[in-house]
Amino acid sequence: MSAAHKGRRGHVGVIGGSGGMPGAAILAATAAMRAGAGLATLAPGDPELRRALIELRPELMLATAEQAWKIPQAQVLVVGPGLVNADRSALAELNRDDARAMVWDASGLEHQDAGPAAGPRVLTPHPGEAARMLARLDRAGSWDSARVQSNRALAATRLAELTRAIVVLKGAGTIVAEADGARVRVAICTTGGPALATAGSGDVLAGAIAALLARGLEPWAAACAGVHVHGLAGDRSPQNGTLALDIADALALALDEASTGTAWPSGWPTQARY
Ligand SMILES: NC(=O)C1=CN([C@@H]2O[C@H](COP(=O)(O)OP(=O)(O)OC[C@H]3O[C@@H](n4cnc5c(N)ncnc54)[C@H](O)[C@@H]3O)[C@@H](O)[C@H]2O)[C@@H](O)CC1
Ligand SMILES: Nc1ncnc2c1ncn2[C@@H]1O[C@H](COP(=O)(O)OP(=O)(O)O)[C@@H](O)[C@H]1O
Repeated sequence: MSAAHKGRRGHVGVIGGSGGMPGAAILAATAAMRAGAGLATLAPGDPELRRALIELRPELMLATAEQAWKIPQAQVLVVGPGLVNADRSALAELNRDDARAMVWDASGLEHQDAGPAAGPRVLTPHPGEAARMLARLDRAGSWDSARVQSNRALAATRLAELTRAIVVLKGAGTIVAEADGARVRVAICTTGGPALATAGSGDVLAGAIAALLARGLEPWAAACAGVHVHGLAGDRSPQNGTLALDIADALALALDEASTGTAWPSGWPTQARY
């Protein structure tokens, strides 16, 4: 009989969900649990978040005010979904000093500087966010979202080079890039489609990748597998009218389907360490 219990399936913390966007953090944390994390804790946020959480997702936990910017009990953090009025210095310290694996998304990306950071980082920009990051960090080029979209692999690789993080450039044919010294790796996702084009879908992706990190996948594998399974969840959902929470809920079966081995693109991981 399997000896699995929640404490062995990884614990994801989510820093975000402030200023009128509690849903973004709830989506990321829900996705983390649907992708198999045993526990998920949210930053305490505001009363709005607390109310929404109790009504919608009683299985999620809230950090105390003292734990807010660190959530020390989590093994992996998602930083950014619905994060407004961020404490700049707390985020800089988190990135610089905290060796835990993290997924940085949405407004959290505005606080990412040139790397390396203290631990493994997966960044998940959409083309607009990637363009803003590149415009800020790449002295050698001038970037906007049109240039990112017409040079997607180059943009993702350049951002990976500058930040020393794994970069997931979202959009149709999501690109995963890593540029660590001489080693450059690029993968293009073959799953996903217009069903994913719904508010909060990116928050779900961030939570899914974090769960796979928390369950023991290496950062490159977690990023590729997370993108793949998120796309598969979209492919198995109605192509019209799907909500981000539906995609999060569909992750559980998508993960089962993918981990049978038949649906993984070759060269991608076939097993997570549970
Ligand atoms: N229910 C919620 O609480 C939700 C909260 N959200 C949060 O809202 C915040 C703002 O995120 P947004 O992404 O909406 O705002 P942004 O201002 O980052 O993105 C919007 C702009 O970015 C560009 N862009 C976005 N996707 C693009 C694409 N595929 N191709 C080219 N350009 C593109 C466009 O210029 C667009 O006007 C984030 O913190 C996010 O987590 C959203 O995820 C939506 C749902
Ligand atoms: N046409 C599409 N084909 C494939 N994936 C898509 C498509 N449209 C959107 N997506 C995916 O949906 C997600 C949208 O994320 P994002 O732009 O951050 O939105 P949000 O901020 O609302 O969460 C990304 O994972 C992106 O790759």
